[in-house]
Amino acid sequence: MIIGVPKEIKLDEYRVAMLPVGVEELTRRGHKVLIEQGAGLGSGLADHDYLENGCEMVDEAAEIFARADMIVKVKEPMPAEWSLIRPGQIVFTYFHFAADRELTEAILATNCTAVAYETLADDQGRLPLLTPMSEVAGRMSIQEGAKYLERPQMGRGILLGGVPGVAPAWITVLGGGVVGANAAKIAAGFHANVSILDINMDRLRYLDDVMPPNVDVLFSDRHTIRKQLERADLVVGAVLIPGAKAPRLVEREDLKRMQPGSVIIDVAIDQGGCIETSKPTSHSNPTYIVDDVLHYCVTNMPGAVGRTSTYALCNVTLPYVIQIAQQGIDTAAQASKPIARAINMQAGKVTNQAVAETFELPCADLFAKK
Ligand SMILES: NC(=O)C1=CN([C@@H]2O[C@H](COP(=O)(O)OP(=O)(O)OC[C@H]3O[C@@H](n4cnc5c(N)ncnc54)[C@H](O)[C@@H]3O)[C@@H](O)[C@H]2O)C=CC1
Ligand SMILES: CC(=O)C(=O)O
Ligand SMILES: [Mg+2]
Repeated sequence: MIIGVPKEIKLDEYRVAMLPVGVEELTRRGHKVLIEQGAGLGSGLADHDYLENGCEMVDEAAEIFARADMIVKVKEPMPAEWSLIRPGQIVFTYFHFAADRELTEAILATNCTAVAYETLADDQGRLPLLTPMSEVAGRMSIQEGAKYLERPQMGRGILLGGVPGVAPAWITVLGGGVVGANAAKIAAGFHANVSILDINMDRLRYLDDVMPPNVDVLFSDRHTIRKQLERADLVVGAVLIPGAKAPRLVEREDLKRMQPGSVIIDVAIDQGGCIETSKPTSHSNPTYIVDDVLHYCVTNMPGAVGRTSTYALCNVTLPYVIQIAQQGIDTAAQASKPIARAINMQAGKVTNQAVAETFELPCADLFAKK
């Protein structure tokens, strides 16, 4: 198979979808890997690192899309890439379709096979290709929150950990999955007062066992969330229903309960966000203020720490890239339920139930006779 890795073109995206070891492993198995010149530079990976491992370096993304059987990317295809995708081509990347109707319609129209990292689920419901980036974003949410609580950044002027004689910050984490647990752990390390909320009782019991004493584990309902907002200096949005639009947990009117200068970091923005007033932002222009509350809604948080994130992402994607390259997508999907669950679209049809429901589109059976 020919596997193509274009340079990421989303604003401030410094990750790349393959490490030199990926080139080595794929070429060793007889595949050809095309890497766009400069694709790894944002993550500190030089062209020669890839060339030494047997890739073909290509000048233009258009050539990669024209030649590759499978495109391996990090972020959803940008409009400039949509017309380059070919019918039947496998595109393996984050898509987050539920957040973006225009993207959904554009990718459907390409007739490609869209294999989404974020819905590749194992039999326990875990999301192995989302997890490492959620670990990054969860940890980052607290360092970003700490920064934007500083007064020169328009925050309340609060130090997360306080000092002897002055209380630490209150932090509310909505959703206790991977993002939420990582946020809570780092926030607790700063000595902040942390509450983490979820609706999954088994998850709450687990968090109660593993979290330090300065983390309260609470059931997530509207009443408790609104109470939390009254004292929270920092709110982290970290909920997910896989494939679907994020549930909205905070309405615009609820912002009035928050103190001026408090900060919301809505990590769930890539699935549409869990705060009514959230809208996607970029690392270059990450924040805006609504009703005196600072919002940070960057859709590719891990992109800013490309060196860490590229390694964390590629470590987990490579085995699936190899399996799809070895078997082809149809056989790989028959052999691997996680891969089948990752296929969101094929031949112009949506094959993921949550994406179909979001846009009221029919959901096709992946294994229906073609
Ligand atoms: N902005 C960015 O750069 C990044 C965003 N993300 C996003 O962060 C979000 C969270 O991801 P993960 O933590 O990996 O998901 P996860 O599946 O590990 O955790 C989500 C949690 O939300 C909980 N939940 C669902 N509905 C809820 C409700 N009404 N109230 C409280 N909790 C609720 C679930 O029970 C689950 O424990 C996803 O949308 C993911 O794509 C992840 C990485 C980077
Ligand atoms: C998960 C995601 O959206 C990201 O890593 O950018
Ligand atoms: Mg988008």
